[in-house]
Amino acid sequence: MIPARVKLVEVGPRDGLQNEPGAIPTATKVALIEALGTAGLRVIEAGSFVSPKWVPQMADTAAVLAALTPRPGVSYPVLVPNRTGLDAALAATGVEEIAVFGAASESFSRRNTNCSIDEGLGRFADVVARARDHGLRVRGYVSCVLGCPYEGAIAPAAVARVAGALFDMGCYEVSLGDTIGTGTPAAAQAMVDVVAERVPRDRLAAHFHDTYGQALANILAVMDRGIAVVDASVAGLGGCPYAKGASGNVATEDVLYMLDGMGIETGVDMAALLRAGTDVCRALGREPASKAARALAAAAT
Ligand SMILES: CC(C)(COP(=O)([O-])OP(=O)([O-])OC[C@H]1O[C@@H](n2cnc3c(N)ncnc32)[C@H](O)[C@@H]1OP(=O)([O-])[O-])[C@@H](O)C(=O)NCCC(=O)NCCSC(=O)C[C@@](C)(O)CC(=O)[O-]
Repeated sequence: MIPARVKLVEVGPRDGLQNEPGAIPTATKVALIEALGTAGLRVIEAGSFVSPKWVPQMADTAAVLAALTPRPGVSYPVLVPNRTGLDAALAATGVEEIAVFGAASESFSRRNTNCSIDEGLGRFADVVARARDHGLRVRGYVSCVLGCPYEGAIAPAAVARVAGALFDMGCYEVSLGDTIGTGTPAAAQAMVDVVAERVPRDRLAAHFHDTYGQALANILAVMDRGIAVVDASVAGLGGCPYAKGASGNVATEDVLYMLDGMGIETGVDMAALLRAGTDVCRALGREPASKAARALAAAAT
């Protein structure tokens, strides 16, 4: 049954910007995060404490957090791959939530984090336990749940194994990443049904990229399987540095347009979201990838 309310997790300031080639000023990132908070988003991924040699764009995450005026009731999670990242997150201003990120594909795990799936899970067990000891909430990601750029098809059982391990070690929610956007609705439903044998559906999130134009269809398909948390990136910003050709996450505006049209509550205001997207796109010198944003802008002129 389609849920009456969906939690939108905004990943634009992290997933959306991490792949940008030119250095984006810290102030631009802060303005984006604050504009997204104004739009009513209650979870806004603010950056990542990963190696700056691997992902230089996120090197100023501590500065972003220090400059941010946090809104009450808004969570600003940051990605953490290991103990070094956790120490940096704990030393930063105001971190209350982190996210660890594994993969269902061995090759992607090695390209993204320089370790095998199981080595990664071993690191995360330590990171999650320490983070929780410090009172942090921890979210988990699984990449390549519907296909891998290096291995092709991925078995749903492999996704369930990693998602289950993350859930068992204390992740309150596990986000299922169609990193390269190759999934289609029936495959997405079948994958969720298998994963749901290990992790309750109300602890799963959909994190779908729109590379093949399937993201909205896939989101609706998994909502029908009880998923009520959807990750999205304002203006459809993004890609993945370790998944060549991957386009951005599904655009938050496109998801919101669909959910608003279906009368599904999100607490997010379209006009304010459009402003956030327009402003960051202007700063980056590009058009929003969101079809809804473009159409609404055209209709307003
Ligand atoms: C995991 C590592 C660090 C392993 O990288 P490594 O090179 O194996 O790490 P290492 O432990 O051997 O350390 C090497 C150097 O990195 C430093 N280092 C080590 N860790 C850190 C840290 N946390 N922060 C800052 N510095 C760090 C460490 O101090 C050392 O510095 P040196 O002595 O050479 O000067 C690296 O592979 C990495 O940072 N990977 C992150 C890649 C990434 O951020 N990818 C994008 C996010 S995932 C994603 O987008 C998918 C998702 C979540 O959106 C879902 C989906 O769509 O599928």
